[in-house]
Amino acid sequence: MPVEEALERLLAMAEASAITERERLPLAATHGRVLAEPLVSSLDLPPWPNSAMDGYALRLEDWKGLPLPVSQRIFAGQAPEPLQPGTCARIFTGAPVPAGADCVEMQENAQVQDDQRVLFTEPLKRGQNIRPQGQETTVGEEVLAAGTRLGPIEQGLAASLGCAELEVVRRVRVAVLSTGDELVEPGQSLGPGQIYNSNRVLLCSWLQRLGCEVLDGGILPDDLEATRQRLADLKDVDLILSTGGVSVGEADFLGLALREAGELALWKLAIKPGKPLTFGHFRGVPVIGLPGNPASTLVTFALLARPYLLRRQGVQQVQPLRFEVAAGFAWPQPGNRREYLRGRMEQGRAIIYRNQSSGVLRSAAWAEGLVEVLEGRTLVEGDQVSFIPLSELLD
Ligand SMILES: Nc1nc2c(c(=O)[nH]1)N[C@H]1C(S)=C(S)[C@@H](COP(=O)(O)OP(=O)(O)OC[C@H]3O[C@@H](n4cnc5c(N)ncnc54)[C@H](O)[C@@H]3O)O[C@H]1N2
Ligand code: MOO
Ligand SMILES: [Mg+2]
Repeated sequence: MPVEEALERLLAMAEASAITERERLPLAATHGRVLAEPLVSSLDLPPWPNSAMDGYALRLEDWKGLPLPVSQRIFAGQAPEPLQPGTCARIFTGAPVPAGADCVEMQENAQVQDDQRVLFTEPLKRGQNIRPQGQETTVGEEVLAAGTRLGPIEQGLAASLGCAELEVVRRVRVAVLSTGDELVEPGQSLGPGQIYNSNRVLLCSWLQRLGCEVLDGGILPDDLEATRQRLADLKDVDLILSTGGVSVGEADFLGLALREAGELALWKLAIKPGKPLTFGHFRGVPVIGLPGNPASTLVTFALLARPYLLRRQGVQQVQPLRFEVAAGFAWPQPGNRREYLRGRMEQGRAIIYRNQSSGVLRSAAWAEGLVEVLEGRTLVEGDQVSFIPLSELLD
């Protein structure tokens, strides 16, 4: 199955089981969460016209080439009197423009005379250096849509509108399982045939960045009965996310357990790395089985599981940004799967890590992004390829 089709199906299933529960959180605790309702402005921003410069506020028609006396001084945080006709007001950046004034001149273009009156040396324009009331937002305007993911910028924007709390979608609860008899946790000593479990921390830490609640299910042995049992035990979660055990080997039981349960929805995609990616349900609980090779885990999580998880939380914009760039490498052999090479930009061209084996996680640590090479495609240096920055995918 082509990658787009698999993604489309995954997103449709995510939408059908979108999280509907919501909670109200203090603004500072909303980072990484998803807005459950539109953010509507309850005020004009700015709430009143204010000065964009340190200088003088005046009424254009009062300026006839003669110096004007200063009738008041207005700092940010003060409430000014209306401007007396025939005068100007000393004003500072961010201070309210007094009623009656229709322009602000910056102090660099003003000469203070010996008698403290002020002469303006440059032509003036109505409205200059005044930030009008409501220029950013007016009362009742939708500023952020429901389904927006909140980060520092959105939190800052909500704060500028005076919101102390926001209504967000409940976190998605994800259980992480690492399958494999060969796996040992870091810190323990390695026996013969054993390797350290790298997928577990990679996924747990990534899920946390995505605003998910993570239940670390530890290591699952390669055993059909143990697999059935563990899947059955994980009832109170929105998703079971596992790695390994989805290919065709005699110790691959995850796909088998889903097939047996009659709920296998997706298996075998035209993606490299990551072909045996598996999606299904176990007694109604969605299960994504990522292939065990670390680079396969990474690529399939980034391109399929991540958008699925975001869509479950109601996020519409789940596709990462991608850029068309020139390839700094040649690709002479067309593949029958869409490839995601670990690459980085050098002198304006995408170059790729020397070893693209799906077992080599170091390729991704070296990389800045995934370079997409379409199925059936060959490349000579300079041809256009898509580059998806990893920074886009990690959050
Ligand atoms: N006869 C075939 N064999 C394989 C095929 C195939 O089409 N026909 N597909 C290959 C592809 S492609 C992939 S990808 C792998 C996927 O295998 P599984 O998802 O079943 O994963 P495992 O066999 O359990 O493990 C694969 C590999 O990854 C290592 N691994 C697993 N979990 C972890 C972990 N948590 N941390 C670090 N490394 C892990 C494991 O030791 C294996 O080396 O199947 C191919 N085979
Ligand atoms: O698709 Mo597998 O992930 O090539 O190694
Ligand atoms: Mg296997």
